[in-house]
Amino acid sequence: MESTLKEMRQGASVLDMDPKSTVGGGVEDVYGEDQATEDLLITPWTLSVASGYSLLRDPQYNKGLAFTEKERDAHYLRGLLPPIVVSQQLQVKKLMQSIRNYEVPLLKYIAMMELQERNERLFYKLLIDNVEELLPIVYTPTVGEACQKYGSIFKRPQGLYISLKEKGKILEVLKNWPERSIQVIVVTDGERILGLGDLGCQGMGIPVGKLSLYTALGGVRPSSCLPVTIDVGTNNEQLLKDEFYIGLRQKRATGQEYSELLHEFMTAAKQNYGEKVLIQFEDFANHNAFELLSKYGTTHLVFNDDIQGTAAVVLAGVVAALKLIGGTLGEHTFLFLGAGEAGTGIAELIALEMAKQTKAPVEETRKKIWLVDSKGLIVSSRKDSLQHFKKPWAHEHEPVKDLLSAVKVIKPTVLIGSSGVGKTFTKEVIEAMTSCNDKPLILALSNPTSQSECTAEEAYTWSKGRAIFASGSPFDPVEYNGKTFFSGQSNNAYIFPGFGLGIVISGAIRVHDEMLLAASEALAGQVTKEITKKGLIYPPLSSIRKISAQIAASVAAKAYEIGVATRLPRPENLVKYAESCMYTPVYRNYR
Ligand SMILES: NC(=O)C1=CN([C@@H]2O[C@H](COP(=O)(O)OP(=O)(O)OC[C@H]3O[C@@H](n4cnc5c(N)ncnc54)[C@H](OP(=O)(O)O)[C@@H]3O)[C@@H](O)[C@H]2O)C=CC1
Ligand SMILES: CC(=O)C(=O)O
Ligand SMILES: [Mg+2]
Repeated sequence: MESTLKEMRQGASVLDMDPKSTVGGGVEDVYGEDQATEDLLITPWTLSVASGYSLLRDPQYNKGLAFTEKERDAHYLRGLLPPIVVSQQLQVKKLMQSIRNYEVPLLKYIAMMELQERNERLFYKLLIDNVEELLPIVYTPTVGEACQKYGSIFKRPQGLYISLKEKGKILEVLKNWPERSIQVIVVTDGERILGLGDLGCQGMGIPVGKLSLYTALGGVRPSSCLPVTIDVGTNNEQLLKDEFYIGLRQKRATGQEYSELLHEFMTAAKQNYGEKVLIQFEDFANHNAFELLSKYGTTHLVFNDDIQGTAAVVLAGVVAALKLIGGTLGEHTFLFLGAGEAGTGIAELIALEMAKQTKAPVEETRKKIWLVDSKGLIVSSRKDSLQHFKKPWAHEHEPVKDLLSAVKVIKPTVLIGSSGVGKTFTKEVIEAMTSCNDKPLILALSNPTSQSECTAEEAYTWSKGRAIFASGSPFDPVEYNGKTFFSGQSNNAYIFPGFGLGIVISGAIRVHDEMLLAASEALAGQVTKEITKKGLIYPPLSSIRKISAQIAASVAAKAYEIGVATRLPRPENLVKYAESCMYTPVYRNYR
């Protein structure tokens, strides 16, 4: 007690940290032993935080008007707040009202970012309680516009910027970050931000947004998450000329200079946070993404969301869609527009799952999958000029120059857009899909909405209501012929939060394809008959935390099974364990 008072006189408050309490404390107890132990001052349940004015300015601990009378007395807050005390629920109601008053999505985004910087728990409470409404704001499509305008809307840095200027000093830079027990890093170099191209340093909006989802959707606590942007310059002329651009004003470094900086980062991250830190690569251009994944896949715990996360979510959607379109996975024929990270990543996981189901070699199952890139159908006669990740898809066929011709000759049952180019599923393409299928499965994955291969309305109208449709960015329900069509969101946001949680709770040290298949299967398993009856192939995002716990449990179970899990003993009920580990944004009590 004496030392409590001493700390308080020194300007510290004491936060209730009863490890038996499930309200908001659970995740700290499970995840943050190191941090928590270092911060413990008196008893195992207390943690020192700022008090008075500083407490109100500390987003991790600030509760605004929700500080109780007792807390206001104990923590030198009297007079610093208006007299009223309100509940967190009322704060949520008020903020949702004010966010809804903004018509422009970017203003809603800015309001959410300001909230995150002011009162972190309230930000997550808002996001979790209103996930379907707010996901399009903090994530695609609005995050894309936010990145494009990041230089102008930028107020406070929300992650770590590592530029060529920091070469040789990256370990020191990591130590400047206020949190020490980091469990998930999302890193980008900004070269392929959604389908918007090279946004350089302004790509920071993506790691920040993805990590907000790690917490809101997957329950990984915010202080364990680190957004990183590696700035090696940009080839975006417009940004280079923009006086408000926040990144290095130079062309992108490539070759040795690029790989040395990346290598220094990868080494420093492992040295500083240990081998169990999950490093998620996000929105790198494909000429670096595949190489980074294979280079660090055997030495670090790495995951490429665009290649692997997307693959798992699309496979799950396709498997769920079989209830609507019929047949087994192996009986279907797939055609992709776009043969980059997303396209070839998805294609490979589908081929692996087909091979698993049919016991055929993967070289055989790949033959059911065709890809079109900017030069036409990928066929063996083009093999020499093909990038390595396209080569497995170069089947024997005469050249086909465009998507429409490819649909006509291949007659796919499933059409997947992963080109980053909007409006490429034309009326003719959708009609061709409809003429060879009773229920064509059409996935327009490209983000943000402006880059979607087609809209939901186009898919339903042009297919005369027969398409089963999902897209990377959300679309409103569509009225067609007196019927309402609901389309789902085929986005890796369904996978990476639960996948990451599964890694963290099992202490997995490597990512294996089997873990991706387990995640995908767990997601598909959440798609009930009630859901598919509505024409949907994904479960509602409103139940995403429950879904994430299921995915986490399956990923963890697989990690234990294949021997890459290090957290022992293995919890018996992994779903319950995953749920108990999830961060909840309910305010904690200060005494
Ligand atoms: N829904 C989701 O969860 C996800 C969506 N995405 C989205 O997918 C899109 C692509 O991402 P990613 O795969 O990483 O990008 P890549 O740059 O790796 O791949 C793009 C591919 O599209 C091809 N392409 C480009 N323009 C055309 C065109 N006009 N006609 C035919 N093919 C074309 C490219 O051809 P070439 O090789 O010849 O240049 C390349 O093969 C982005 O919009 C991204 O936002 C990505 C990840 C997840
Ligand atoms: C969703 C995502 O990761 C992308 O569009 O890049
Ligand atoms: Mg991405």
